[in-house]
Amino acid sequence: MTETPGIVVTGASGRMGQMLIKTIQESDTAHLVGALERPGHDWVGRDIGVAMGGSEAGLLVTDDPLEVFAKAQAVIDFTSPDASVAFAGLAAQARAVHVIGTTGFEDHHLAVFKAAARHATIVRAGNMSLGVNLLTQLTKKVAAALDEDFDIEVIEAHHNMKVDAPSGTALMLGEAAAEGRGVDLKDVRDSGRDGITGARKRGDIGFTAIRGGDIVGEHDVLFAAAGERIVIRHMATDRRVFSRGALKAALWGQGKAPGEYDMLDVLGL
Ligand SMILES: NC(=O)C1=CN([C@@H]2O[C@H](COP(=O)(O)OP(=O)(O)OC[C@H]3O[C@@H](n4cnc5c(N)ncnc54)[C@H](O)[C@@H]3O)[C@@H](O)[C@H]2O)C=CC1
Ligand SMILES: O=C(O)C1=N[C@H](C(=O)O)C[C@H](O)C1
Repeated sequence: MTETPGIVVTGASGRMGQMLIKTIQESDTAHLVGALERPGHDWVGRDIGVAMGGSEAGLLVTDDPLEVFAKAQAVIDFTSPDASVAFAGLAAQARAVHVIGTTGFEDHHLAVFKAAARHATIVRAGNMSLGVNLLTQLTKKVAAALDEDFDIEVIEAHHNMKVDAPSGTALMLGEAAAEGRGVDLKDVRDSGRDGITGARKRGDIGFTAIRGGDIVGEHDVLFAAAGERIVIRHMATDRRVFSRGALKAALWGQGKAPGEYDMLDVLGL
């Protein structure tokens, strides 16, 4: 019998790390070969099943990426921008597909992924759910159909522990709207209004970030004109939509040529 691909989950104790581990353990298409946490984390050295509050899984959490990546066919990584950049080189060395869900990247981080993807298979997306990726396509279509009489605003809401804004998803939606309009988001992005901002500039794409409680992730794309408004909305109520998407990406990436892919490639959208 052929063995299923072995997966390492980085950031194992995190909100997404734990959801990913459950999703892999429940799956019959992949198996968990490693759970990684940052050095000094109190889960390092503990059994992952017990640390998650369940029964023994027979796998100890490690802080040594080299050792676990060597056993893996894929690394699923929802951590921090600097950690994901470090893992890109190590996953490439291990010839493991690197699925990156982390958000909050700056241009210098993205340049590292671009370079790594010359030799490695990377699947990266600010949102791994089917619903959001479909929403990006709808956003692009609606933006292409409407002119600048319609002001575009992306409004997102997340839990109070989220550290980056606008969310990775909001930026994906903003990029899709800009693409539909045939402009570069860098030229029209308007984030973080505060104080006497002046009237809204025609053609800008605005971003608003709400943070509170345990909101999993909600995104609206608003097209507002004189006399009418269109709102396209996605609401995630369960992190499984992200972990299932990430696992799908890890499996899809097996045997793919080196390159930087996204969830539109994985989902065929
Ligand atoms: N693309 C998507 O579909 C989604 C992306 N995210 C993104 O995933 C990231 C993580 O989100 P959460 O799980 O909510 O955060 P979290 O803070 O609960 O978890 C992050 C984990 O990464 C660990 N970590 C940090 N540096 C590390 C290192 N060098 N080595 C190993 N582990 C390390 C932390 O100790 C922590 O346990 C964020 O950037 C978030 O925006 C979250 C949900 C869905
Ligand atoms: O941090 C989160 O929680 C989420 N992050 C992603 C983002 O930045 O868009 C995806 C999802 O909305 C949850």
